[in-house]
Amino acid sequence: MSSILVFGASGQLGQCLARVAAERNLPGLVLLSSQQANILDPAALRGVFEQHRPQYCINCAAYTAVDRAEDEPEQARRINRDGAATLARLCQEFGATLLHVSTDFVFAGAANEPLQETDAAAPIGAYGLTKLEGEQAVAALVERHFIVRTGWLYSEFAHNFVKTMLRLGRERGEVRVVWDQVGTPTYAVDLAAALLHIIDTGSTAYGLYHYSNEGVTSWYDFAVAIFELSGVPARVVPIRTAEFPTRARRPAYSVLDKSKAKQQLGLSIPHWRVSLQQCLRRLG
Ligand SMILES: NC(=O)C1=CN([C@@H]2O[C@H](COP(=O)(O)OP(=O)(O)OC[C@H]3O[C@@H](n4cnc5c(N)ncnc54)[C@H](OP(=O)(O)O)[C@@H]3O)[C@@H](O)[C@H]2O)C=CC1
Ligand SMILES: Cc1cn([C@H]2C[C@H](O)[C@@H](COP(=O)(O)OP(=O)(O)O[C@H]3O[C@@H](C)C(=O)[C@@H](O)[C@H]3O)O2)c(=O)[nH]c1=O
Repeated sequence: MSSILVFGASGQLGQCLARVAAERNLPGLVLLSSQQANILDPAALRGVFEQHRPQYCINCAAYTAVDRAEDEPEQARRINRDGAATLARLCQEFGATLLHVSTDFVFAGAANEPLQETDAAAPIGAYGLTKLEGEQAVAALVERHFIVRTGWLYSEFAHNFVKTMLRLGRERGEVRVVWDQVGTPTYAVDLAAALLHIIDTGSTAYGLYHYSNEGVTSWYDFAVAIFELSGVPARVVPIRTAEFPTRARRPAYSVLDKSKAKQQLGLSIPHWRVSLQQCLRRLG
């Protein structure tokens, strides 16, 4: 496999990429934490490109604190837009292909059928807005790019909804979870495998793609499945979003249509319950 740089490698998706690559004995993956490669430092990044001369870069670096982004949108913008732009410029200059990860939160949530890549984005929060700006920068600055929008990422690594539910369920025996936000969870290990598949197949079908697991659910039903499949005896109380006030608004509906990724990239995508079961087994 070619030389691949992973930025933001100590985050959730970065750790999943490392795991999948190790399991498959894939050589050539260079994992760079924010300390090793700060995407806000163009001079240092240039040094990284000169040292490694990558064929591919995967951008997992992001500002992902959805609520906090409302209070510090400029910091979110620096990382999600300006950092992505710096990476994109360097990829263009060094002839590398950029795989950039984005989010279902670029959508407003008013749709009632699965969202396609051609549907209009209209973010309702600072995180989603700065991620959309990042997508636009990548698309404008590097010809060879794959922008992969995903949603509701979880895994055995870092912070995520599955781990939060298991902790709260064990501590309290009861959780209250919104049932009026609908989407599809994505096992970050599946997304990591999909990104490596794009590289492995040498695809040149550049552009924007949607990727989540298959199926549709609400956060409430997801929580119910987490406890059912893990055997943790916790009760889940369905509540409305209005009963769970948060700093940022979230889209009420953000189901992604994956037809394009399946057709053009040849991806086969597991159902969210199957992948959840796999993650819970690994969590033990
Ligand atoms: N988590 C989710 O539910 C979803 C995530 N996404 C997208 O998927 C991608 C991966 O998300 P995920 O792995 O969950 O996020 P994490 O928050 O787990 O990881 C993000 C990583 O980015 C790093 N980072 C932050 N700032 C910089 C910087 N200036 N330079 C280099 N690295 C930096 C962080 O490093 P450090 O910790 O050292 O600051 C962290 O390791 C992101 O683009 C995100 O927007 C999309 C949909 C859902
Ligand atoms: C912890 C908790 C959350 N919730 C709700 C709040 C929210 O609407 C939903 C999910 O909450 P979280 O804070 O775990 O996740 P959140 O930060 O909203 O997750 C988002 O992260 C960003 C990075 C993305 O890109 C999105 O795709 C999405 O995954 O569940 C409850 O109803 N009860 C609870 O006890």
